Amino acid sequence: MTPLLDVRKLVTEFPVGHGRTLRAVDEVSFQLGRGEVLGLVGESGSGKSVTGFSIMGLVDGPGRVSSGQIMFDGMDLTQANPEARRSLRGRRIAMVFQDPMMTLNPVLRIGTQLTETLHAHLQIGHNEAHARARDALALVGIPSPEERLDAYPHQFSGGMRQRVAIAIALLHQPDLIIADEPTTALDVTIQAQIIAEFQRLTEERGTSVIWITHDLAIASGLADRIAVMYGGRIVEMGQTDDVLSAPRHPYTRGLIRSVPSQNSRGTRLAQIPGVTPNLANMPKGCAFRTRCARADAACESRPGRFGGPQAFHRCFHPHEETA
Ligand SMILES: Nc1ncnc2c1ncn2[C@@H]1O[C@H](COP(=O)(O)OP(=O)(O)OP(=O)(O)O)[C@@H](O)[C@H]1O
Repeated sequence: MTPLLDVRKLVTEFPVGHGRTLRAVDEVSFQLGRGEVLGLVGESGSGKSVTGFSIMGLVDGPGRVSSGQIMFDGMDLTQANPEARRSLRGRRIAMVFQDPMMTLNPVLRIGTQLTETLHAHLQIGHNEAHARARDALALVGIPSPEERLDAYPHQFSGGMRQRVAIAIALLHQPDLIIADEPTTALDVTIQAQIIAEFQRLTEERGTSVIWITHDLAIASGLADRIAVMYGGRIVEMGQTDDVLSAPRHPYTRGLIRSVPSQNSRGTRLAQIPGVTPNLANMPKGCAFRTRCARADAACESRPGRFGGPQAFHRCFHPHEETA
């Protein structure tokens, strides 16, 4: 079966002056099946959000997708006109941001925002839109949804605002939701509740999800597969259990070792030495080689993809043993 999403050698660049560009996304390829949840993980600045924005068609100019294909249900989004892309956004592909105020308008009542989103793609009457908006709030666990339709975003807590943003993303039952660190700003108990609700709702509807996070623990709890980004590239991808139990790329291994676990209590957590490279000035070859204990002269060439489209790593000296 063809995947819902097939990203092929996607490159997204931003000009940085003097005719030079920064490659935030550097030949990223991956596939996502229907109903599949992909965890896109990596440190800050590794290109996760820009990958999401590229798929949404929301890269800020003068940044642009400069090459590659984004096949969504058989259609190449990089070739689609702005009108076609707008019509897909919200209806078939939705995004939830870290800050719910990226979705919500501070001066409009919540009910108005929900019904406007409904009217954008559906020809329905006022009463039906109102009923659907109320049901959407109830679905994401907002108490007294009928009354809350009249409230403004500032009258909600951060967690409740994020629930509303999720309700808006779910309104048109999209095929794909890109969730960009939607719970990072919330405290952990609220975080866990919202993740569980989001999981339940997307599972019920068979929605495909790309969950972007720097937190490997969150990704491992909800993703079927994990893609690890470093320096704008996916350096490893595979089934969540496989990646966690037997990471092949030294960077993935470093990430796993830096996550606190029950076994690591009382011991000092491992850190990945060095700093993330500047994307505007990347080392030649493997981007991780300047921080990698296994690097040698071979790593001055760019590693290809070892493995198939579903599970692969990009390393000349991968780990063979379990973590
Ligand atoms: N609008 C922009 N203009 C210029 N550079 C940008 C823009 N947006 C992102 N970048 C650059 O692209 C790179 C990747 O950023 P991105 O936000 O995708 O990283 P990330 O992995 O999502 O990290 P974070 O979790 O911090 O958002 C960064 O170096 C960033 O500075």
